[in-house]
Amino acid sequence: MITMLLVIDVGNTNIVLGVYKDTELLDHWRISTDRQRTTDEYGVLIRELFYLNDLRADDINAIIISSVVPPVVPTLERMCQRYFGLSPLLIGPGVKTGMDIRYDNPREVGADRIVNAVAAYEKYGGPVIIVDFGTATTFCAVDAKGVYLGGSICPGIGISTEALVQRTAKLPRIELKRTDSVICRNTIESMQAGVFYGFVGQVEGIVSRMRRELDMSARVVATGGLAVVIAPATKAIDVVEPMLTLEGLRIIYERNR
Ligand SMILES: Nc1ncnc2c1ncn2[C@@H]1O[C@H](COP(=O)(O)OP(=O)(O)OP(=O)(O)O)[C@@H](O)[C@H]1O
Ligand SMILES: CC(C)(CO)[C@@H](O)C(=O)NCCC(=O)O
Ligand SMILES: [K+]
Repeated sequence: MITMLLVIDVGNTNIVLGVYKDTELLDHWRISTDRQRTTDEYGVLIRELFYLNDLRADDINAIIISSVVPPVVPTLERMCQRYFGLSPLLIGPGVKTGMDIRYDNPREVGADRIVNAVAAYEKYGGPVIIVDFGTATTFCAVDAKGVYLGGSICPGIGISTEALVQRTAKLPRIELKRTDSVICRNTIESMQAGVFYGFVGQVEGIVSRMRRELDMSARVVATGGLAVVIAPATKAIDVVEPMLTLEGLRIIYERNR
């Protein structure tokens, strides 16, 4: 039987949804994470996205969810029951990820980080470093045997820039953009240079330290909304995989079916 799998990745800023027909990603969508949104509001929204893409709720025969925003989970679980007639598999204790987690308390690691690590190790093997540019920028290290060793968590590009704008009187909102120089002659370009090259430097700094602790030959895989903006500016990132979290969800579903 063909599996039609709905994968849902709940981040602090966005919920990314995808539909897999076996291993093929048919479509994917990004909606904002809103704790106030009700079961029915999520249901209607998802139904509408399906409709616009010629998909039907009845076509779906399994759902898997990864969330780093606990209050949204019960709402989405009810949505799955009511609009798909399915109980979703939720990434958490009891789910087989196939990955040994060396965190002091494995339950503490964000589900998105584990899902990313599973996908990156499956596709590239280890040692591998995963960088996710989301609400937070996370770095995770997986060794040659596929053990999740841990990593670093930094304030994300979006929220850092927001703080800079909010806590100053004269600094405007800017578009994240690469500048030609870091010696800039107006406010907007000065901020763009600082934000862009500051975060490029952060990636280079943390990746180089992580390589020294892990393995100098580790491959670096980047994902998250802003990966495609940062990656072209640095040799520290080997490959961008925009759908890494969705792929990881599909792989983990396979391991638990
Ligand atoms: N072009 C841009 N310039 C500045 N900030 C941006 C830009 N695009 C996105 N952001 C901000 O960067 C942050 C991360 O956005 P992104 O779309 O990467 O989130 P995400 O990968 O869905 O994160 P999460 O999984 O944590 O929800 C958000 O706070 C967003 O507002
Ligand atoms: C770091 C974030 C916010 C990134 O989405 C998420 O993975 C999370 O809430 N993690 C929990 C803390 C940890 O991973 O150690
Ligand atoms: K994400």
